[in-house]
Amino acid sequence: MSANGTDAGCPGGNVDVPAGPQRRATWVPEPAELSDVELLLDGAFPPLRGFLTADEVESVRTRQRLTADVPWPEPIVLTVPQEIAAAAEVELHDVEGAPVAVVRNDAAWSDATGWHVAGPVEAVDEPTGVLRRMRPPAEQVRAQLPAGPVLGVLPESPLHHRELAQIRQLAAELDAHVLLLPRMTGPRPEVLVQSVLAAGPELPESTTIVPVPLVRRSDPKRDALLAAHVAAAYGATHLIAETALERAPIQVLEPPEVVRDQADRWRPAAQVAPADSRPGLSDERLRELLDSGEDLPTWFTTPAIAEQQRRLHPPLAARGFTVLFTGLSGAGKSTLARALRDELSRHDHRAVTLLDGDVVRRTLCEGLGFSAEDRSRNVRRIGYVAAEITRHGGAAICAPIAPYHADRDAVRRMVREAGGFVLVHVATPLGECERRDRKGLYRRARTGSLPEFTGISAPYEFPDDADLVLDTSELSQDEAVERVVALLRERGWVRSWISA
Ligand SMILES: Nc1ncnc2c1ncn2[C@@H]1O[C@H](COP(=O)(O)OS(=O)(=O)O)[C@@H](OP(=O)(O)O)[C@H]1O
Ligand SMILES: Nc1ncnc2c1ncn2[C@@H]1O[C@H](COP(=O)(O)OP(=O)(O)O)[C@@H](O)[C@H]1O
Repeated sequence: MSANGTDAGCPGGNVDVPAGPQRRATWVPEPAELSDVELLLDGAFPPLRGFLTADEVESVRTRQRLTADVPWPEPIVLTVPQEIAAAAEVELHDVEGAPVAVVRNDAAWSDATGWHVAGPVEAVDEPTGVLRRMRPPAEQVRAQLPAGPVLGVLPESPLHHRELAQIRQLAAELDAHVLLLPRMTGPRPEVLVQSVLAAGPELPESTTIVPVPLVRRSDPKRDALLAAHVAAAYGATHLIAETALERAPIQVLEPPEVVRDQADRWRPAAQVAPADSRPGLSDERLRELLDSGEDLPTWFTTPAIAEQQRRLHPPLAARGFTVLFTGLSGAGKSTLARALRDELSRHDHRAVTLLDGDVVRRTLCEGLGFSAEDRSRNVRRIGYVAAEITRHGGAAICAPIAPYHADRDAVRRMVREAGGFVLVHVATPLGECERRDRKGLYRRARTGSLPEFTGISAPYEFPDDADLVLDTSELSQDEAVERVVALLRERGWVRSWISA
């Protein structure tokens, strides 16, 4: 079963009622929660064996300790709907519907963020997941490490010459084995792991690499502390981290300062006279080089690592983008969307897809009406398709009314994971839209024969986060399209533009 739900009737919503042992619900957690499930199953969160109870969470939040007085930095919780929280056991499935684990739901609880199941987690099958074969349980990794100091590193982005020199220097100082635990976060975790593997020739011979699905926590200190606990679980005795940490379970070391010398080698800062050091690459310059597709300097990284870095961050010209026009009926969204499609089709190399309201409502969103829920579904489905088009390097131009901020925001989030996103508010005043009334809809809305009409009897939430605002009562069609194109050029999405 891939859908979320219970298979033993409706629980009635009261988790205080003891649930029968036969009661098992199924649930597909958020990807970040599934990552925590994997870490629990792998023994990477000791002493935790499952999701925390309300008391444990309170204790962690107030004292950074579990109730048994063991230090623990971050609540590990699973949020579910109330009816799922009422089940005695919850079978957790991945997004493809494959069962991953079962939570024995001993003590469900709720707070302002929703309902949570609490109890030990057990695997139901052979573990699956990205790069699973590279990820033995923590205990096994620990057992195979050599005796002596172990320097843990949990990179979230590719390691280049500078970071590699820092690792080598600290490992040499400590005479330590290196334990690299790349954090499998971001849209392409497998590529990050490959970038770390590509650094192999630059790493000390005594290095172990085990990817961990540890997603980033919002608080940087707690995130770093949790990383230290995970590193300790896999056998690290020391950890390199930018953040200074108190109460870490292992010794935390700041990355040592290394500089690039005149011969383009990265060396300890103390060994290079200031006049002999050369500047490195700022994060901003690195992004510019990646966006433009230019080569990364060989003093910055190796060709093999650069190749993986470029896969993580392809040039803008090779990535897709979405333009979402929003505005009242008659504002000019379809007219501008069509004109933009024609411009892009003539001048840009990407395949262009127009997701216009009318066509979408006859196909992808057939059967949906104009209630708030249906509009929300309509806009989010458009967003899903636009994100897929974007992911595959195309240009998607969408022109729904999209009256709700939350839905536009959801589209933005989906698309941003895949490429560029531009929100264009076609802000033609209601009076002008009504004067145009090409389809006679405003007249019908005013007389009441067309209910729930945007701007008249249904809301339009004006965006305060638009990248561009165009009033077509003041701008000609050509001027309006030119402004969109100018913005796409400014952002680097569209490069060559031969004027017509
Ligand atoms: N009640 C009501 N409210 C608004 N619009 C209505 C309604 N009923 C039909 N229409 C016609 O449907 C078009 C809007 O559909 P969208 O998919 O763009 O709307 S939404 O984003 O889901 O709100 C819209 O097209 P445009 O004029 O191109 O915007 C209308 O022609
Ligand atoms: N500067 C302009 N830009 C876009 N449309 C304009 C402009 N001036 C007048 N119009 C007219 O306004 C109407 C807008 O309709 P449409 O593009 O279907 O709007 P929407 O898709 O927002 O409902 C069209 O008839 C179009 O010719």
